[in-house]
Amino acid sequence: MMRQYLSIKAQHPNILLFYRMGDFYELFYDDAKRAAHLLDISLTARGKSGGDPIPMAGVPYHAVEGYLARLVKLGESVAICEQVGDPATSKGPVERQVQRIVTPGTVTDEALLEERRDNVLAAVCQQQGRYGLSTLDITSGRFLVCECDTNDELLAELQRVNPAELLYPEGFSSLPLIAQRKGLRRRPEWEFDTDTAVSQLNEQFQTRELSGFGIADLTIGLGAAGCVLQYVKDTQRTALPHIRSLHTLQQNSLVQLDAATRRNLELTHSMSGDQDNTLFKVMDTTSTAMGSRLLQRFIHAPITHREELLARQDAVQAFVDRPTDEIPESLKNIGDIERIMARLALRSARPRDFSRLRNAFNLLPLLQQELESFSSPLILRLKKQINTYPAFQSLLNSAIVDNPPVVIRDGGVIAPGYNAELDELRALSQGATDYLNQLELRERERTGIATLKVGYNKVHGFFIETSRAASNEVPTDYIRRQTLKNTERYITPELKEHEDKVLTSQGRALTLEKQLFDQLFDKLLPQLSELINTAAALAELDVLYCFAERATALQLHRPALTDEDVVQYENGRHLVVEHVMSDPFIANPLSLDEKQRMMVITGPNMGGKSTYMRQTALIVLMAYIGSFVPAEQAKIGPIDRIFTRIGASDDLASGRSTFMVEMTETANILHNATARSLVLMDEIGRGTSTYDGLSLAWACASYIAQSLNAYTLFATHYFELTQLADAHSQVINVHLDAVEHDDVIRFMHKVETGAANKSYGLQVAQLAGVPKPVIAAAKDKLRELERSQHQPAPIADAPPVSQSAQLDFDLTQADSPLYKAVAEISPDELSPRQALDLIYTLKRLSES
Ligand SMILES: Nc1ncnc2c1ncn2[C@@H]1O[C@H](COP(=O)(O)OP(=O)(O)OP(=O)(O)O)[C@@H](O)[C@H]1O
Repeated sequence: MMRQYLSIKAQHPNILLFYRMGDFYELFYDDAKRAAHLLDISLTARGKSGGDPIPMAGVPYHAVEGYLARLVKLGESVAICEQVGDPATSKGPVERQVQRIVTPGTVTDEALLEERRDNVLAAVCQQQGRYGLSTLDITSGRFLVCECDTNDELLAELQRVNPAELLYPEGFSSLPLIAQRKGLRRRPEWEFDTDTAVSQLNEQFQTRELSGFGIADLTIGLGAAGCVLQYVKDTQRTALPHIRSLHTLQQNSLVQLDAATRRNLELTHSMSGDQDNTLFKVMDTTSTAMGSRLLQRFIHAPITHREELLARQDAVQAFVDRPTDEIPESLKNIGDIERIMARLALRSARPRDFSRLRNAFNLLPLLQQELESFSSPLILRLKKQINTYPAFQSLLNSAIVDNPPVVIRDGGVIAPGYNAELDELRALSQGATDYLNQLELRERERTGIATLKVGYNKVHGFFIETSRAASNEVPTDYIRRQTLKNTERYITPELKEHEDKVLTSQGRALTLEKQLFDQLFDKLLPQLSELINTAAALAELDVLYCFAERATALQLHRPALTDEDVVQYENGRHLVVEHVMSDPFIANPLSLDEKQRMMVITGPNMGGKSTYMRQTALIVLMAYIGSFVPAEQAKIGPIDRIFTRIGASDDLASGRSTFMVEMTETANILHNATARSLVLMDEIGRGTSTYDGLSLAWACASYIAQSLNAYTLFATHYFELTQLADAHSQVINVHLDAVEHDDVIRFMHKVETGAANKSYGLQVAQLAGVPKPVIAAAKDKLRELERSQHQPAPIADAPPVSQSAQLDFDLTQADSPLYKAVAEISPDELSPRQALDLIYTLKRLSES
């Protein structure tokens, strides 16, 4: 047996092998150790090899799906090896074969997939500093390819797609770019060969050339696409008819978002990695999981195509004007047919997939009726694409029982009345008493034996029974089967034939049922393309209806998309902040146009600067996905990219400090922003010393204002930057205010014109619970600094630093007695008495 195991394992060296033994899947050697660690199952041993026990771990076969789901989530792949031979007839170990390979990027089993998340397989390769990237969602057949010119572009794409599994060639020299991703798989170089890829792809799409897809020039990308296709074929081991085409995302048809921006704006994932408190979460009231997945793709791919955006807006408006419960209700009942289509294509659909499909087919005519009354061209186009399928509807209604079991294995799936032969076999296997009653009557008549009975027992099967006395009168075709005390039992050729039929009918019924089930695939598959289009249209309808529902519920307004150079709105809100707050959100306006390109935003910590900036980016993004926006009278001109430099986080994994991350993101903006980009810069320069930071912030802001002319929101604590407005006419100052009363600070969250005059850093620190002695000491220090009129050396081109500028503690002051005393405080270790003493000491020091 171990020999068999090892030879199968040799064909799947890099993935876990689940080897079926009775009611368990067993793993051996390193696989066993790995699985024991990952799944927290016990590691045992079986037999010995070279004197050492062979490590073994196992999972029960009936619970395998749960374990697979956990492994796939961890990025592991598993080959499932089943017993295919008959244990009764095999000599030696039963024949076994790997029957499926489950990998994170190619799973289609419902149990292993997250319902509301795309599951994407990707491959990346590289040539002369450029990258080819291809992605496939096997559960929808969406197959895309693109090429990236820079590392940042590649990172942005990977961040957008977030593949569950990423294939890369053996010699890939930019490993650090992808090293943090889960589900990495190294593949041989030749799998990325462009020529092989082209012929493979042509074979898959049954085309002679790829030019029709508009991708023929993407030679590096095609290499990646070829690898993806090869991998899916290897793992699925079946035809892939739902993968019908390969497209490229025209990068210039999208508003570009780099990886940092996607993260910073918390579009579909928050900084903590989950989906709570994200734009997606607040916006998602879709009725189907496929709609929810499409919404996420929409959010990550804002489009620039004006007509398409206007069409979406018209559709949303139509639903806003005439809301109806029927559309979301129908969609909810139709459910996630996109993934059913993929399982249909892979012939892995389960009985319940068919019953859900039947349900969907039954609901489509109703939905058509609902949509008929709308005049929006997009809704009508979707209506047409959704279509109805009367033939399939009646096929599945007659073929599948109302509540089919999960699997076809034990039958009970095909409905009575669908197939006469199946009905007969089932009747037979269930005893078919009618036939036996008739036979009994017939035989009584034929033999004249009134006491003749037809019976059945498990040991001897069917029999005709007469009394011993009547046994002389039985016809010659009666063959004696059993003699009892007072009775004789016989069998006749006819009854024997019936018996054979009954005994085999159960097995035959099951075989026939499986055949009929298989034929359903054959009947549906020729129209797979249309069915996939139907699913896509339903998902889009779902998203548009969700936009309309959200527009009403969250008071969103239709933005005007214009050719003018503007980003303007009144009463703008940040949906997510508003969503989590219990206090009312203060709406704010914004106006950037060809004359006013940059806002320098000052104001206290916690004043709302970041919120204001992010809300602007989100409003623009929402407008570019066709949604209504949380602002009134929004007017938004052409935007090519959104950049953000927000928040500071160490990227420890890639060995970059906070400041390094900050500067890398800044460099990216300075290189790539154009006059049509929206740039958000939050507190740049904060990660280094005051003078370096201020100089950098000043220089960056000047460069953006002067050379790039991008729409820019620049939040800062360096009040010096407010003087930029004097030097550049397109820069204006705005600020957020706070009022202080008896040392208590209240934030107004209202954007006002002009610069702020105070930072309120100490008050915010107090609010945050910094111990009182420290705050008191800080206040003293502030007064001292202000008194000493401390002036840093002037920065070239920059205005002098004002007294109220945010400053580092000067190191020359670090040895002052007051500073030392504060530095030595361990607040948690102080008793109340010691704390009071300390305050007196600090007070004394401050006066000395
Ligand atoms: N317009 C608003 N209306 C109501 N509350 C708001 C508004 N803007 C911000 N807030 C509240 O203030 C909090 C802080 O906002 P934000 O992070 O934008 O401040 P900030 O000025 O960027 O602060 P810091 O300078 O410390 O980064 C938010 O979490 C939110 O609770």
